[in-house]
Amino acid sequence: MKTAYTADQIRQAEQALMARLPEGTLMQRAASGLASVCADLLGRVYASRVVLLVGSGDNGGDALYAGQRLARRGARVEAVTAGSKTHEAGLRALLDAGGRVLDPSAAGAAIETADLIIDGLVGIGASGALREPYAELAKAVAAARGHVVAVDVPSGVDASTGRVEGAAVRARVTVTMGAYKTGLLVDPGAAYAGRVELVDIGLGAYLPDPDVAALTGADLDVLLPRPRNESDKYRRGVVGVAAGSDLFTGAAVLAVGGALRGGAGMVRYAGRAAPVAQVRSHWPEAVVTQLDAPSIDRVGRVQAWVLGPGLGTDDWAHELAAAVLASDVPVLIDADGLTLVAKDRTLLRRAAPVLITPHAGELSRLIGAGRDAIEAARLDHARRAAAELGVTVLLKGSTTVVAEDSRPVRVNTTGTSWLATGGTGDVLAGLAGALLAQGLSCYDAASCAAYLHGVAGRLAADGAPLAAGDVASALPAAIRAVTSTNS
Ligand SMILES: NC(=O)C1=CN([C@@H]2O[C@H](COP(=O)(O)OP(=O)(O)OC[C@H]3O[C@@H](n4cnc5c(N)ncnc54)[C@H](OP(=O)(O)O)[C@@H]3O)[C@@H](O)[C@H]2O)[C@@H](O)CC1
Ligand SMILES: Nc1ncnc2c1ncn2[C@@H]1O[C@H](COP(=O)(O)OP(=O)(O)O)[C@@H](O)[C@H]1O
Ligand SMILES: [K+]
Repeated sequence: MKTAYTADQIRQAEQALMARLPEGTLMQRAASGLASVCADLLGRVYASRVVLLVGSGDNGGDALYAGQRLARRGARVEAVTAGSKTHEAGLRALLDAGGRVLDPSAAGAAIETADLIIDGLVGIGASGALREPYAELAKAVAAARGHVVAVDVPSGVDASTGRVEGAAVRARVTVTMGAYKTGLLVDPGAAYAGRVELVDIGLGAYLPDPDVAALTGADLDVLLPRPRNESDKYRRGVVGVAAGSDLFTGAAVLAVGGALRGGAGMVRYAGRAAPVAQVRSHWPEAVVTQLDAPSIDRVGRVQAWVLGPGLGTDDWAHELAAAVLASDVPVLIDADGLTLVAKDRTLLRRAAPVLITPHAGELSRLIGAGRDAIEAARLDHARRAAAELGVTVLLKGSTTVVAEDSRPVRVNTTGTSWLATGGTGDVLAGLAGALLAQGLSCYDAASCAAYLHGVAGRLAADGAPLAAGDVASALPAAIRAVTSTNS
């Protein structure tokens, strides 16, 4: 599990650790790790041209001491000082090693042509949008031809939330100190961070419970259910899919596809005539019930339901949603199911668990917040929705996040923007439903599904456009990639 922390959490841990160490130790550890990542990127340090962007705080101090180390190895290091003050000892160290301070008027040209730019403008001490001249420097970095390395967090990205309010440095690599910051894992911040390298400065023992967590392949290997000798199709879990309509038949096909590839023992599909015909012809493996009334009485027992993709929002769909939600098993609600719930909250009054899988637009209808506001602050809104609605929330988008009351938000780091194409959400719903049917909690099913969906998206795309069906087809390879045994 990769864990991440807010700026306040990091600061408190740092203070506890600093109290036990000689002054300056942590900054030297940070600068040493930073310089070594920079040297690797440069390949040949001697005679390389390095520009340091130095703010008024300790983030600038890290950059100056790393600059000192590179200057000692023969790099030509120039510092652009942006603040009203500069870390004094760090600046002296740089100058003693042969570095120099650049006149601000020369900063733009130097940034553009340097082999490496180190962004030490602001770190966890920043508040609000970058002020001038910081913002201007961050914009100038966009024209840089060399490597851009951010110290701790890219300046302009809020370390605690990933929010970006104005100009921000777009880094190729972010070298972060002691522990991941939440803003490095959640968009829009994550998109500015590039590859994140963690430098161990000894903070581990002082860190509290994390603010957010991201599953790794090893976690999936532990969490994903596997069939055992005594397994049969019923014991492995049966998932019901209530999706599709005369207008949207494809959503039913894709959701069933995701469910079939998600490891359930059996998939039961229930719907109207047109999607039934499509599901039958695409998936002979599914057990299909054509509904002549909006009821699940004839469908047979399931361990979890997927409700909503392409279902429509008419009275018939509402009645079917009510019937599914009246069952005593976990229900995943997606797409049109969410529109129905937004109109009629009483549908959510049930004892068994509910997992909702909205994108920002769907969540905005559920909690009355603007779509843009949700995208800018995904964590806050997912947390709020989980608390207000009393459900587990998987908020889809460029960074998918999973929130449940009183638990660290799980953020997914495997996604790819190739997934931004119609129907991939239906596959995700089917997959997560299959994991619920196999006994995973909403929290684990949602976060494992997001992980596998992202990996499958990458495998299916492989640098070229994908169709949603390809994601379902790539799910077995994604599962194989994270599970070490096939038993
Ligand atoms: N603590 C430790 O043990 C270790 C810490 N380490 C490092 O220290 C970093 C934290 O250092 P920090 O606390 O000095 O804050 P930091 O991020 O450099 O900048 C804060 C200053 O910036 C300014 N400023 C604020 N907002 C602004 C804005 N919007 N636009 C423009 N300016 C703005 C404001 O100054 P002002 O100009 O307002 O006087 C404020 O004082 C951390 O990220 C890591 O890199 C590592 O060495 C490991 C050990
Ligand atoms: N920019 C992006 N980067 C990564 N994943 C994305 C991006 N945009 C969308 N996705 C993913 O693609 C899927 C789209 O789902 P959804 O919006 O429900 O579409 P549909 O309803 O057409 O299936 C979600 O899993 C979402 O997280
Ligand atoms: K920075």
